[in-house]
Parts: sequence; structure tokens; C-alpha cells
Amino acid sequence: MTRPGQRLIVAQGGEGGLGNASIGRDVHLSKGNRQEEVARLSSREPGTESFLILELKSIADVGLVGLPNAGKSTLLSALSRARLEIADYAFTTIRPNIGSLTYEDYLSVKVADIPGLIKGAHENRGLGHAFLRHIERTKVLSYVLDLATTLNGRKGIPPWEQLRDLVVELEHYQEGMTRRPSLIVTNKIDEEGANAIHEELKRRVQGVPIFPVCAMLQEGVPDLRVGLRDLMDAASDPQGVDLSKITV
Ligand SMILES: Nc1nc2c(ncn2[C@@H]2O[C@H](COP(=O)(O)OP(=O)(O)OP(=O)(O)O)[C@@H](O)[C@H]2O)c(=O)[nH]1
Ligand SMILES: [Mg+2]
Repeated sequence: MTRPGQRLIVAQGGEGGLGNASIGRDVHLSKGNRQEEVARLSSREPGTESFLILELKSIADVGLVGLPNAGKSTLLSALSRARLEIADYAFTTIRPNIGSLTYEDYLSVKVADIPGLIKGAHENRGLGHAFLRHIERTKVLSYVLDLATTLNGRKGIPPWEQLRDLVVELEHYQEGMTRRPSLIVTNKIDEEGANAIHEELKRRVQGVPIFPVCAMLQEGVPDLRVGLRDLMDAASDPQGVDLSKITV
């Protein structure tokens, strides 16, 4: 069900059968005749039964995907008025958050922040990839990459590998999912050395727009808002991320 007020019959009521109440009190029948009359009035088709498992799929326009700690929740807070839990450890977000981004012409775009994905999520590593159902129907994907994972001697996953891992996981979840209009957000551009990593990412990844931001200080966020809007409106010729266009 995808629209408010939508109706769906999940179990059909029975046909006929008027019940005892339909036999007037003033009708005097012998016991035998009464039973016959009750049977006659009650007999028709029984209703159907069904057992339902309902699964909620959030409906958002933009889905933020990224490794844990990339800054997805910080970015959603910067884009919208959502106030979210943000912390310096993996898997801070354990359920999806939705925030609204409103443009000057009052277009409101819903952005979903889901728990971080890691390589092997489709084999249930990390929190698994069940959360991807919440971004299954988004129009636009925004990959949030962390520029700081290898700075200051850290031994994290460089952003181009983060991107490749995310694309692989999304494709495992649903083939063709990464073909929808996409952009890349390179976060933590404020960190020393992040600019060079951002430049390297631009050399290694072709075909989708890349927006450097510092989600924490909301820098680069206005340009990102415009970029998201362009993809929503399909202003240019939007593309998804193509694995063959990532050099790792
Ligand atoms: N230097 C810097 N740190 C940032 C920036 N944005 C977020 N952070 C920090 O990165 C850490 C993770 O931020 P979150 O927004 O919780 O990251 P997340 O991607 O939602 O993480 P999960 O919910 O675990 O998947 C926090 O300590 C943030 O303060 C940024 O622009 N610059
Ligand atoms: Mg989070």
C-alpha cells in the first residue's frame, strides 16, 4: 500500500446468513421448525480467513547510504530540522530516520538516513542489509563517504573502496538498485588532508556528481541541496554509480 487512504480487501466477508435475530420474536415456531428456520437463515458461504505479515517500508525521496560513522545522521541534521543521535562510533543509528528538506518553492523532499552498511552486509555482517528496504523506493541515492578514514595514520577504508563496497551491497540486495540517479557526498572535508583525498576520489570515480561537505559545520550543504534537487527534477541526464567507473 503506497497511498494514504488506500483500501485493500485482505479477507472477504461471508455471504448471506441472517442470524437468529432475524426471526421475529412474535413468530411462534415449534422447536423443530425453529431449528430448521435458523439453519435456513444461517446457511450461506463462510467468510475467508487470512494470516498477514505486514512489513513497513518507509517512503522517502532520497536515501543516504554509507559506512558506519561516515556522518549520515549529521548530514541529515544539517539538511533538515531532524535532531538525531550522532556519535563517534559505528552503528549509532539502529533504525531509519526520515527528515524533510524544504525548498524555496515549498517542494518538500523526504530524506532517509539508515543504519550504516558494511562489506558483507548481505551475509548479515554488521546490522545486515534488511534496512535497505527503507530506501528501496527512493528516487535518488546519496552515497555518503568518509574522507578521514585514512588520515592521521588511520587504517580505515579509503572512500573509493567505501563506494565500491556500498554498490556491491546494494546490488546484492536488489539488482539494478544502483542505477537510479545518484550523487556522492564526500564528508569531513574540514579534516586536514581531506582535500587531497577528495581530489583523488574525483580522479577515481567518474559519471556521478561529487559534493564535498563538512556536515558538522554545514559547509557545502547549500550546494548539495541544489544537487539533490537537480537529480529529483532530472534536470541533467542523471546516472547511477557504475562499478566499472570506480578505480580502487
Ligand atoms: N570532522 C568531522 N566529523 C564529522 C563530520 N560529520 C560528522 N562527523 C563526526 O563523525 C561521527 C559519526 O557521525 P554520525 O552522523 O553519527 O555518523 P553515521 O554515518 O550516522 O553513523 P552510523 O549511524 O553509526 O552509521 C561523529 O563523531 C560526528 O561528529 C564532519 O563534517 N567533519
Ligand atoms: Mg547515524
